[in-house]
Amino acid sequence: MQYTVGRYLAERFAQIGIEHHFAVAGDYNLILLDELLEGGRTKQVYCSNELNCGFAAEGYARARGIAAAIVTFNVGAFSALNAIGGANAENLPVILVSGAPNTNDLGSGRILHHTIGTPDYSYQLEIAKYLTCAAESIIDPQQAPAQIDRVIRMAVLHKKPVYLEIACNLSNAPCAAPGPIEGVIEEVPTNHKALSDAVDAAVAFLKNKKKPTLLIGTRIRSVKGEEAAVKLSDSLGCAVATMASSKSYFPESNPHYIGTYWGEVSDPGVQKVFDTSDAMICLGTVFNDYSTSGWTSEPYKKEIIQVHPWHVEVGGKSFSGVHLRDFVLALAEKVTKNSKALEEFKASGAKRPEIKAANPSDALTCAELSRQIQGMLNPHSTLFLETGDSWFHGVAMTLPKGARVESEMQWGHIGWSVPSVFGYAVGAAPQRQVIAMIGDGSFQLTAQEVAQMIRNNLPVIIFLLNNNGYTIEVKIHDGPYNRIKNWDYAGIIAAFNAQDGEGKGLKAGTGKELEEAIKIAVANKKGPTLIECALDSEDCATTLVKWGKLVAKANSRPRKAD
Ligand SMILES: Cc1ncc(Cn2nnc(CCOP(=O)(O)OP(=O)(O)O)c2C)c(N)n1
Ligand SMILES: [Mg+2]
Repeated sequence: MQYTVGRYLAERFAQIGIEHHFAVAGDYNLILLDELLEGGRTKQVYCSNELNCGFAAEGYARARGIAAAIVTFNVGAFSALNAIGGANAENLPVILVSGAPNTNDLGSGRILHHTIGTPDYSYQLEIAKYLTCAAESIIDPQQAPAQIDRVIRMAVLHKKPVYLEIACNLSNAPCAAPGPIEGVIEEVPTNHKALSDAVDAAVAFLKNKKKPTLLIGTRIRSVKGEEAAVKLSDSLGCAVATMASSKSYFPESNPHYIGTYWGEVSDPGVQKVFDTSDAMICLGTVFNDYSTSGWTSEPYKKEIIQVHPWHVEVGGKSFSGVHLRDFVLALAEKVTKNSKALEEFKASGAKRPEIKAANPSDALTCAELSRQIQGMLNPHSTLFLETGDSWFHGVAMTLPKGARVESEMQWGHIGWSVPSVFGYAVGAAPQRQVIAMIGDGSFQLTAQEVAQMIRNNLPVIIFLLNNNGYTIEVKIHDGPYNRIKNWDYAGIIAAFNAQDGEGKGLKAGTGKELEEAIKIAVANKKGPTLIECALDSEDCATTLVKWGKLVAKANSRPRKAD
């Protein structure tokens, strides 16, 4: 078979597990879309706009490990690049492919549509370089295979997004056939000298320490470090906590798990154990203003062991070329048990507050909503938490073994969850039960992708928290800008269904109505069910109120005098 640039790309997509790629058509990418389709190796899934296309790919990458989005030049790509920034922030390898001007126009001085009206079309590639770990412009079909392989390799190795733009007259241009994918995706092995020195340094650091603890961060997921973390906790016997953003990255049913470490809004008893630990081992952690609750807990200022995806810092030394998983497993072989921190936590009797069932006919509250959602979680559930009060309710839930939580706390783009849930469900449903908690403000940014869930018969369950505005912002700093136009959120589903959709839009104003709605939602296997939950605008998590004050204080620090 004669390969073309587009078919080469299709083959590589299939070889790295991209069974579905996401797309929005544009005249710069139509031939490319044809080539990807004719290759027959990867299915094309369409989105309502390019921002949602980028986030759908990000969601697919959460389910399948890698993803691709195909957009048109400038007007498509610049929307998608916001989602690519999010994929970068969340360590998700998404391949963004943009159609681009015909090679005959390069250097011609001609002005093209979908540009800012200058004859220099290179600015998109330059901007993409800032948001990705590799970016290539294909203007010669002979170079295309090497360029495509290079960006794929970078995405796989670094677990970060990459960018390709393909001149619109080259997508069906002949090029070489693809060689074995192994040569593209083979991992770089850990350096054994660096590994053994790093482990020795860690063992020396832990010697005579009184209360070692283990903190799990988001970056262990992209380097498949979760099982190794469980092994290390078994060997150490110490207390283990996740961060708000890494909830579910360590099994909450594990006997060493004590809850969420989130500065002053940590789970009961957790902050004391971790802030008094003299030997925190931090696996893949990211300490930012949100995850430290406005810099109210700064563990990195103490002597700790920081284990990043590809390097370790311990005892004042930095060891590069050490894979997180290899280091954690090697350390697990050498540590001695020290369960002091865990015993101290157990002795405190601290635990997450139990949510009591409300009177079924009472007005629905966030607490009752959380209680009922927690009650439906099972080992196959994936719960998406959108930026907002949803974070705080979701993080406070206790998960059954196997249940997963997806959030976007580093990038924090409201509206991310609707398209990301769509992409995740394309990659994981019906094996995974996909549930989302989404605030009304966030939903208004990207609601269209519910129509794509209907189009693809995806059984997603959306809890729409209608509290009449931007509550998380209200708790940080209030003003008229936090009020929004109310929608008939449940009613929208009928509009998205048009004649043949299987989506369902339900309203719940009491605990009883919510119970009934959940039964209907769980039974609806042919499409999404949105349950619009009527909540009082003052009803929110107490942790959000506290966290909001701390973040507001951090935001309003006065400028340091010269
Ligand atoms: C793209 C983007 N634009 C603005 C913001 C700032 N922001 N963060 N959270 C919000 C409000 C979220 O409101 P909701 O989704 O209704 O959430 P809750 O009311 O807190 O449940 C805003 C406006 C943001 N995080 N992302
Ligand atoms: Mg809201």
